[in-house]
Amino acid sequence: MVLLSSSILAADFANLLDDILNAERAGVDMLHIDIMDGHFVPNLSFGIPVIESIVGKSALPFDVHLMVDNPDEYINDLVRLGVKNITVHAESCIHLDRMINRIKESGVRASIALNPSTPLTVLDYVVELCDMVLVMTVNPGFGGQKLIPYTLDKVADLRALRENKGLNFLIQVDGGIDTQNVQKVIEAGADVIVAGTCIFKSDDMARTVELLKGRGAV
Ligand SMILES: O=C(CO)[C@H](O)[C@H](O)COP(=O)(O)O
Ligand SMILES: [Fe+2]
Repeated sequence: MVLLSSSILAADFANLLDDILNAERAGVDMLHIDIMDGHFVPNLSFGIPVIESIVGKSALPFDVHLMVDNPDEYINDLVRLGVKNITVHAESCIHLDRMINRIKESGVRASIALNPSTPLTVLDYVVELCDMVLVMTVNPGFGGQKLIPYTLDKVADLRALRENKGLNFLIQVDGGIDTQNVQKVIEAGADVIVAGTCIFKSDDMARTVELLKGRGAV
């Protein structure tokens, strides 16, 4: 079964809780929470206080995607807030092994994200530790971008790598996914689809979620 994680980056921040509850009612499986620091990526989103304000108000698991230079500064707060998953970028972690172990020892699922140009070889020695690997299908930093086609080859290669190694981490795919291309993304090997703009800017969120979960419209 493919899971759908809705990126609140595209929500209406003036009505954030309403948008989240609408997504929950529409049937999304997770809330994807993009933290950006204006350094690792050229954009700022929101930080811990905003997450704190929605904790306990939605039953959805919180799936945090850290696009920051110093992810270690966020881990304690995210653990305290009870998030389900923390994703760190391989490109931002000098001590990636230590970071993944630290998250897992805190009782939170740990994932590694890769920018479009980052090869899968960075995972060679640590993929066994991962609960999930996030393949970015856009350059991180902004919602509403177009999916970069070659990144789907990476998703397929990651799927093959998982099979060859006999592992069971999830494959999450993030960026530019909509009802037109979701089928291709799933065929490439995604287990968890992230969608922001397509869900929160939709005129009919329930229908869009239904289409995404039913693998899209032709
Ligand atoms: O990590 C991200 C951007 O860096 C977002 O999760 C991603 O872009 C999802 O938004 P959209 O569906 O609008 O592309
Ligand atoms: Fe994201």
